Amino acid sequence: MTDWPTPDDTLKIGTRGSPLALAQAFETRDRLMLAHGLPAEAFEIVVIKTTGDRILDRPLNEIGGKGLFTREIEDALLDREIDIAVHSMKDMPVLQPEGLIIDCYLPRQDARDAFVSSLYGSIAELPQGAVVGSSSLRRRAQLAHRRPDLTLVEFRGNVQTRMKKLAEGVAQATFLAMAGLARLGRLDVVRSEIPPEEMLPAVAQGAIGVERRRDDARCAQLLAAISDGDTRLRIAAERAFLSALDGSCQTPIAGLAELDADRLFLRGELILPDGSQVFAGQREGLARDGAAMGRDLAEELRARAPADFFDLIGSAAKRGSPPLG
Ligand SMILES: NCc1[nH]cc(CCC(=O)O)c1CC(=O)O
Repeated sequence: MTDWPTPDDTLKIGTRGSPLALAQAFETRDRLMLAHGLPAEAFEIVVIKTTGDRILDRPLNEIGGKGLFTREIEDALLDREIDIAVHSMKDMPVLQPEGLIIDCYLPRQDARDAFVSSLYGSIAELPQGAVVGSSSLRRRAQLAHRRPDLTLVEFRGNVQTRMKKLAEGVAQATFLAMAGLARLGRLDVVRSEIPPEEMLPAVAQGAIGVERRRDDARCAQLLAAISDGDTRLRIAAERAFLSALDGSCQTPIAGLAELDADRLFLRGELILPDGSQVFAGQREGLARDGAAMGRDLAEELRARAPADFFDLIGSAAKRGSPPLG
């Protein structure tokens, strides 16, 4: 038992207000309650509206790029309005602001992408020329590489909106992260899980990180009890890979680390935005060397990719593809 938090002096959990963000915040609270024998009343969920939530009518990259969904939450942490913040690690910039740290990860969910369609069971079943909806630069590039015959259309919004668009025939299929669907209790929409060999997931997909002030010893101790070591090792390798290539989440980059006892297997991929080329590689080694493996793999792929790869990404993003996914 700890003497904090209490119903009179609560631990404030900051989060965005989307259904998925709220589910993640409640999962974090439930794990803290269970680990420390605390009542729900000792916690408060504080919903914070971010720039990304506020501006709905412009391409996300036009209004600020990195940190669009996190800046206000991190400011609230630094201003002591909240004690911890819960994030989808996939959407987090690779560097945290001075004074903040993410060193607590909940057990990772399924990292794969889901194939969602009422007509077809998998990518392979899509007929020539079928229309597929996705706004994720990575998924669009990977699909264009595998199936140049398909037509891609922009697709945004929550699960419900996307299912409605599918029902209206705007597209015949779309993709969503298995993890988000699992956490929302919407695995019913999944037609098939896409094997990583077919569509390597985004770095950190399916992982939830908990951020706190670096000097906050009380929160450090509370969070240590719920932190998942395997997830932490996998995310360290994947984010080191991403960070050595590009700090933003606006790039067609994919990466997945998997553990087998103390061995770590890392796969990484750069995809040209039009799908014309993929640069893929892997590393294997001791799990504790994951970050070095990530950097090493990044250097290999950087050397193999065309010199203007990162310029190509920049122009693809400016044409209006939003960064998430
Ligand atoms: N791109 C937005 C986003 N950020 C995190 C998830 C899903 C959950 C996760 O990866 O942890 C999603 C939705 C999706 O890609 O389907």
